[in-house]
Amino acid sequence: MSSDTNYEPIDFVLFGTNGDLARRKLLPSLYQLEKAGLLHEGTKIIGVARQEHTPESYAELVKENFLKFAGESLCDDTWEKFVARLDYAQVDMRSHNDYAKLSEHVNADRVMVCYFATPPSIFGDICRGMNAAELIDDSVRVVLEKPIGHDLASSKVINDQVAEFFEERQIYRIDHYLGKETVLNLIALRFANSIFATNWDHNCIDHVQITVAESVGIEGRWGYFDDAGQMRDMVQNHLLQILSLVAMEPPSTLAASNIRDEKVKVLKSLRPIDSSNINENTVRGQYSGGFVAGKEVPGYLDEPDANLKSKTETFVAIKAEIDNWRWAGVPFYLRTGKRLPSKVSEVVIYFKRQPHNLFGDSFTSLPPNKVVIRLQPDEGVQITVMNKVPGLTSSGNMSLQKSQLDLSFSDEFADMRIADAYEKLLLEVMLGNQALFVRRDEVEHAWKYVDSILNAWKTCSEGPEPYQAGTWGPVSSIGLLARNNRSWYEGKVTRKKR
Ligand SMILES: NC(=O)C1=CN([C@@H]2O[C@H](COP(=O)(O)OP(=O)(O)OC[C@H]3O[C@@H](n4cnc5c(N)ncnc54)[C@H](OP(=O)(O)O)[C@@H]3O)[C@@H](O)[C@H]2O)C=CC1
Ligand SMILES: O=C1O[C@H](COP(=O)(O)O)[C@@H](O)[C@H](O)[C@H]1O
Repeated sequence: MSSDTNYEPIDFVLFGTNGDLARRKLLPSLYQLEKAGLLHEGTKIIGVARQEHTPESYAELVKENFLKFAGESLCDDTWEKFVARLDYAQVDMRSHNDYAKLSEHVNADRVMVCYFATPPSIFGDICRGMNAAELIDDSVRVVLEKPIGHDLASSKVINDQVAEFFEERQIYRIDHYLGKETVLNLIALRFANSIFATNWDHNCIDHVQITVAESVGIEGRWGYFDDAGQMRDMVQNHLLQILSLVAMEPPSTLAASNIRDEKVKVLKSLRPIDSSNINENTVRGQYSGGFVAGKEVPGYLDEPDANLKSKTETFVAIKAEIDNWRWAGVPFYLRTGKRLPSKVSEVVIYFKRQPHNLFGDSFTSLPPNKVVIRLQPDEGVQITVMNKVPGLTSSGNMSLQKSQLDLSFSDEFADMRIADAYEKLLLEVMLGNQALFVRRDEVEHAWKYVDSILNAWKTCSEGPEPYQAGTWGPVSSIGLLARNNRSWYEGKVTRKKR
């Protein structure tokens, strides 16, 4: 057994097992953990939902969904082991008396991991139901999905409901970006390499760009998305988590409390954006019809079930400032949107220009070094450096050229499968390691920052600016950088064949 299965056997209870998230992501990820030999042999998986199922019909449903969503065929040996772990409990999650039925499927002597893959509005009911059935003790861990709440106040209500029954050390708040290999690699890059560790501050860095662009629209989730918008769906969680990892001070160890302490300090240092500075620091947009990857797509207001008057933003750009010693004067530009030209997530670090140009005519001023950390797809790291063009010209008249030092994960780790974020995070919950999960104070400071922007937007007479699907958002997002003589990185990774 590998050390990664060196944990107690677990009763993994999946509330909302018939929902979109469970079917598309969670059950296929558990299967992949099985395939990798990372599920403890004694671990059981108990799906919970309102539908009636026998263990056999539930297993059939899991299989059907796997084949539909996982993009690969089932391996017979793996499936045989996996199916033997599956069990099902029919529970109406709102009815507290119903939870006694769950007791029959779990073993009080084992660690229970309860994944709440349901809308947050029923987290409180699940806790109360479990309590009524005396299913709660010190060893239970609960996994909560994002977004926790709609704003700071509602997130407090949800967190309080859960905190009535569980200690913070038992609560695992998921932000699936924290399970992505390349997001984790930010920690390795920063703290395992002295060339970065010693240059990572306002003395050397001019600004940072974080882009999480999606080519998809709202994927039939109008009800959820129109209520949330891109700010709550993506900025409050994924983008602010990436920003925290890029900006945090070195934690003294990789222990959960040390990493989380450092991340929360960054979130607390974000300079508030409110009605006094909203226009110069934010841009919001909403897509109209257009073409993405050559295919015609409808505008946001033409999506099925759309409310034609919706002012919900599908694009956000923010100039964020971190008021601390390390980052004084270094803006972090954040940008995320639906129906942009391609799916790409990247962090780009722009270093300061050289103070003086020795190379005269080649460049009036030398271009800055850039580190592009490509989170997805084409995961890797690319560094732009200046090089001399070979040739017999006089040394006083050398020509320079920009070149790329290029580390592609797919080349470097060609034989390794990159695991889905949920696989990583599910394993971490089973191991009982909270480092890759979001602590309550992080959620609350992120909401505080985001609420202030959302409230300021409410006072603006204009709504989101339209942008055509398949473009990089409203023109004003270019202006957000251009007024400081900067522009968004729109480089393309062109890899040399090896
Ligand atoms: N889908 C996704 O890609 C993502 C989802 N999330 C979050 O994950 C969670 C689950 O999402 P998703 O799977 O899309 O949600 P769904 O709307 O598909 O709901 C999941 C399950 O919750 C149960 N449920 C819903 N409403 C009620 C209710 N009023 N009473 C009792 N049970 C109810 C249903 O169980 P039953 O089958 O018994 O009806 C349903 O199958 C949400 O918090 C969402 O925000 C986060 C990131 C991505
Ligand atoms: O949490 C969410 O993330 C997805 C994007 O995730 P990715 O792993 O595909 O980059 C987003 O589409 C969705 O709206 C949001 O809820």
